[in-house]
Amino acid sequence: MDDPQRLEAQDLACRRGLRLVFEGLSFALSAGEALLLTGPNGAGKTSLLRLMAGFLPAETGDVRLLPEDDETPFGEHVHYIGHANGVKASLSVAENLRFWVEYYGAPDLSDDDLKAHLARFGLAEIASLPAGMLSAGQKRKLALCRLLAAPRPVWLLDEPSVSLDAASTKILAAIIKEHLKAGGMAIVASHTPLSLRFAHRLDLRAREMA
Ligand SMILES: Nc1ncnc2c1ncn2[C@@H]1O[C@H](COP(=O)(O)OP(=O)(O)OP(=O)(O)O)[C@@H](O)[C@H]1O
Repeated sequence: MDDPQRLEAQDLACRRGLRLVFEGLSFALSAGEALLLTGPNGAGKTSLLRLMAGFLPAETGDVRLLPEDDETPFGEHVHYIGHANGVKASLSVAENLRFWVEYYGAPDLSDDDLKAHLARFGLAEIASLPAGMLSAGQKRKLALCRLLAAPRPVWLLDEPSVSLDAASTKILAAIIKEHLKAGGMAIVASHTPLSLRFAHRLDLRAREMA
């Protein structure tokens, strides 16, 4: 059996413009654990998630998934769902999801599997609708379907429940729980409570200009 995975972040610092947003951040997650990232507006939650996803350079430090795999860069183990949904208006709901499955290099999905993932968020009935016609909450749900359609061990979720109604927020929590139960990991920045057991919390306090 494969060793369980573990994520280690060591001595992370991030600079945005002139400001050192955070420094000296270290934390670790074991397989099946989630971390709740909190802090006031501007504290650096998005910056930390984007840094971990490889979209921002680290001033110091690094993030590793252990046991290390020389062939796969850390970013390819990660799902990053940020503020932008990455939904293309002219493609249908199903075509959007297929685009992302291909982009992530995940195994191709049958039409039935694709619909089953869309169905988790109630989008299967509108699979052929142009995504530009979706409501804000439906676009968010389509973005979140990527988590299901392309399996990756580390989920970085920035305010994932934005625009979701109460029932959809419960579905999101259930999906994250299933991911953790299967040995995945999640780091979630959220101002709204999610009914999830977080093994760790990291509070990023606003820092002065440095
Ligand atoms: N492109 C940029 N250039 C310079 N500074 C930036 C840039 N993007 C963000 N910042 C600054 O970095 C700091 C951290 O921003 P970040 O978006 O990470 O905070 P956050 O904790 O996610 O906030 P919120 O809760 O409002 O989403 C803020 O002071 C912000 O102004």
